[in-house]
Amino acid sequence: MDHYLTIAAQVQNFFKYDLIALPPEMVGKVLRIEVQISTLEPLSWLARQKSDVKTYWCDRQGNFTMAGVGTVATIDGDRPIDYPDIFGQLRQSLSLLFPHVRYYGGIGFSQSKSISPIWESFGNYRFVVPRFEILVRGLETFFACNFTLNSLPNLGHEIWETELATILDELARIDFSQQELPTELPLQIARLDRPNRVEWQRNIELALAKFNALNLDKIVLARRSTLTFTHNLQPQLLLRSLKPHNPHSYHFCFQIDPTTAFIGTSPERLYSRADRLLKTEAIAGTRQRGTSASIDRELGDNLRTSLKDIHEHELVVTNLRGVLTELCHSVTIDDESAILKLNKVQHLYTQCQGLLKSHLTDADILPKLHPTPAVGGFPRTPALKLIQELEPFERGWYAAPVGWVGYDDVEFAVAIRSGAIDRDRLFLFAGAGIVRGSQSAEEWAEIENKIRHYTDLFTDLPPQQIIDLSLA
Ligand SMILES: C=C(O[C@H]1C=CC=C(C(=O)O)[C@@H]1O)C(=O)O
Ligand SMILES: [Mg+2]
Repeated sequence: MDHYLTIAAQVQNFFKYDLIALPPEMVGKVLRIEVQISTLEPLSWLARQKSDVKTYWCDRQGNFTMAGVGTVATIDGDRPIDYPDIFGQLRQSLSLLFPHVRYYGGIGFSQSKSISPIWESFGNYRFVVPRFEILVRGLETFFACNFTLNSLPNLGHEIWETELATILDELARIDFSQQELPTELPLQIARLDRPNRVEWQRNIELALAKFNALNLDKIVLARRSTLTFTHNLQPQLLLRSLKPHNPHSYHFCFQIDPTTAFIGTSPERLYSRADRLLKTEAIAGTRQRGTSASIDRELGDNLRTSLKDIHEHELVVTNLRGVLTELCHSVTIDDESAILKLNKVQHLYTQCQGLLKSHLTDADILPKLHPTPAVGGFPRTPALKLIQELEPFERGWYAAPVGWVGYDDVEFAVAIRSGAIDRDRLFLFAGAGIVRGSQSAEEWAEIENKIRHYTDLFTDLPPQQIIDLSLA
């Protein structure tokens, strides 16, 4: 039987037999039908769909993947971020009866209103429950259909019959074909860095000169590289090309209209919470990967013993220890940092966890953790103020919390190693922790390495033929 028939039959059965048993408090909640199906590659499936809004999330272990089409519930806004309000709104449509329903999305890096057109369309926060989802849990693949009802069947038959017809109609438009998709990406024709190398050096000197007066220990400064291509980029296909090269990374893609998306391959968890168990971590301090096993080990040893990187990392750990002690009991933090090996870079890595105090919620956790000194600085307030002064672009969702919110569990990544797609342009972001002793040339090389897994994909034209607009 093909996918459409299998799923349509289950949806009809649900409406016929199960709906009637739902308690009245389920009105307005997101309801869900899940059907196990044969294996599908979620990113390719998502790329084939006609929908304007597409959502993709894959956890770091690759144990859970969600590819979503359309929306049945959206929480978004331009107003300054009010965490209790946002989490309150999210919780309203989630229920214990359908624990697999999740909102996917993110909250902008800073509280200020967006002024650049691309970030304006994302808003200050935006979470959606997709209409249809492909889910991969371990080795099993599922198709899910989400919907809401304004009344239950015993209260008004016509309404749910109309809803059933709408779902079946939308389902018929889902493309389950295995038709091949292009593997070639558009050609890159230009690149513009803001700040450019000269401006970067000046920014770092300016920042370091203010450390004493502002009592700063660390500031994370970033760069936006605008890459221009011959054709529009297809977000899911770009992510599909990146994914096999990026172990131990979250993969995400939030496409909000046919030509605008935010994608990323972040190694960093902001936090996850399952019931009371809260997990977070410090990732800061960087070396490139070596070209051979012995060079790689040497670089790792160098990172492990570098006083500059240890300091850069410890500022994050100390901050997390303080926050966790405030929010949790039974706090445990790795005694020693480990080395996290990614594709092009390696980092110092410390895992932290605790049991959330019973009166606290995500609205208390998120603003305490975000932005950690791995993407903001330390102390937070003067670091953020100086970032705003020095960075010649808007961070938008770069380095922001992105992830999902379920009924009683949550996971947010830090949206680094990320980029915004606007038609034929890709805005890539990368930052580096600046502490006393930072050398601007080394930090420039570090941010270049942090986006290398993207830039290496676009190697069709020799670098000298890609127009560098940065010095113009
Ligand atoms: C801010 C970024 O990386 C952070 C995470 C890991 C290592 C970092 C560093 O060594 O500077 C940064 O703190 C980024 O990739 O844009
Ligand atoms: Mg660094």
